[in-house]
Amino acid sequence: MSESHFTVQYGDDIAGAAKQHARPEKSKPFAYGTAGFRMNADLLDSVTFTVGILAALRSRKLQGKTIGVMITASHNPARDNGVKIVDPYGDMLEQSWEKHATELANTPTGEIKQAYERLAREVFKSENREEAHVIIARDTRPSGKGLVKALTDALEAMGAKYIDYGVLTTPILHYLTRATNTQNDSHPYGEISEEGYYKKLAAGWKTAMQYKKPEGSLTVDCANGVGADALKKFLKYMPAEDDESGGIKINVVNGRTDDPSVLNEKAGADYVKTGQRAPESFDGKPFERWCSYDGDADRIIYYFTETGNVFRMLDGDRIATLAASFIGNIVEKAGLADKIQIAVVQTAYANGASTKYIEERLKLKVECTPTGVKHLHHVASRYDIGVYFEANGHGTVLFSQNALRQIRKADPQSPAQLEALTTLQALTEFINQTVGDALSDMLLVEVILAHQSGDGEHSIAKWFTTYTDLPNRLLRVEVADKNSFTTVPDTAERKLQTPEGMQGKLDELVAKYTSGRCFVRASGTENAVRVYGEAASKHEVDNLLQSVEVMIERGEAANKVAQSS
Ligand SMILES: CC(=O)N[C@H]1[C@@H](OP(=O)(O)O)O[C@H](CO)[C@@H](O)[C@@H]1O
Ligand SMILES: [Mg+2]
Repeated sequence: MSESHFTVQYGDDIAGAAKQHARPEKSKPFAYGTAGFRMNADLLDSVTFTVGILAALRSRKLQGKTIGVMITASHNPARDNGVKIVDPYGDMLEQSWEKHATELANTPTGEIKQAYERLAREVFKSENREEAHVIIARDTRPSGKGLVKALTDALEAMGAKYIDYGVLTTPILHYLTRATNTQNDSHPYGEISEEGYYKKLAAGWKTAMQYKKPEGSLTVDCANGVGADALKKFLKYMPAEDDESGGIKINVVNGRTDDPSVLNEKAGADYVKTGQRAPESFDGKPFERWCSYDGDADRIIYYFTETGNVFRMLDGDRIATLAASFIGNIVEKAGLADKIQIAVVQTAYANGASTKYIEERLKLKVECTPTGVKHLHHVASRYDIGVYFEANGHGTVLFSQNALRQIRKADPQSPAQLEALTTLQALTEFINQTVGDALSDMLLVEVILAHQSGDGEHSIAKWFTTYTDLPNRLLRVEVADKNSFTTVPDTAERKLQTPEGMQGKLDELVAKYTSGRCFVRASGTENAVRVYGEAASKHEVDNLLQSVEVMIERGEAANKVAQSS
């Protein structure tokens, strides 16, 4: 740590303000995890206060750029909440700062001022008098309002300027953060308002859907969360339902944002994906398109039923393959295939059949990263076009400066080339460049399906048949200490380092199954380990996962005996 002794500006009132948001004495250590801090809302007051301190510090460190703070616990039950920091261009807080967030959150209340000053000296290196700017939003949880108070008390004590945008989806807050910080650039991201976001998405949609009309209707399950408000407002900017050019009928279900207790209850993207079933209120007819958002509208899962009530789900892997195949196609049609390199980024949870399809059929590069969108986003941004999705439906498509330049300067030589370029340009407009976004991803899927429809087959059924998923299962196993499960670096969490010897046993079990694949890792958001497995048949997956669960439980039992003797 730096020993410099310059005066730390601001923060004189922190000690007093912190007392209003005291850290509970016996709380377990807090950690800034995969998606910020997330836990039972009753424990979050002091943590959110410290996030306010850090957000102001980060803004000053970045010459007064605007930092976003989102208060949400996404797909968790209504009693939970969470808080995360958004960096100036709308991406997640830079990883090297996560430890600062953790350290401040765990500082006893009486020592906050000293901890802040120590940290300020470490990160500033010299005196800093920048103005700090922070913008805030929250989802529909009842605890959100009180947590915003904790946050703004810290911002006021830090002398930071802030705007509280109230209840918004997570992706809209990311949009606003980027729009604010690019307003003076040659290509500003968009108008700095919630309406600006809707207008940008609707304009891109209209361009991409010239002369196209989607087949049938789409029903959106909004998990009784903030996505419902956003979708209803957004629809006012869309063409009329019966418009031959881009008109679409969208039904909103589970849109009760007035009763926050039903948030994510038997509905939403996580309920559908983890249970591989429709939301409880589902009443779709065969081949009708449905999709589910999660509680803060940054994830999306599609589904439909076939005749005979067979449930078919199209998750993040499917959205990634659909997007990569469509975009690959129009890049080629636009005559840009040799100038724009496309890659798909997945995690180890991606179904093996999707990876094989991308590599062998689409002939595109696939990268595998550790769990958590921040890792995928980072890798995707290295490519001209980076398509990234977690299997749970969280992801987007990133366009690099080079890709945007190539698209802008291309000179179409035929009507087909012009159409491809126009569609591509429109995609760059409405696909959220900051983070996964259910609303924007929904438009992407709908544009693609509309472009691919018209041969008499249901476009969603055709999408489902592009490849067959390997039967798979995800298990959650409670263990005494999830931290005893570590993975080998640079294996994207696919190989265990500890407990010692466990990976060898796992390999032996997997080898017994056709197309078997299985890995174990500690969850970053819950106190448990996750086991993911695939094999040629459902029966084999069940057997494989059961034997892995037994292996973990035996390991736990042996550990217990060793510790008590
Ligand atoms: C298997 C799985 O779905 N894991 C989820 C879950 O992370 P874990 O670290 O596995 O708890 O929550 C993350 C944050 O929402 C999400 O990014 C991730 O995909
Ligand atoms: Mg979410």
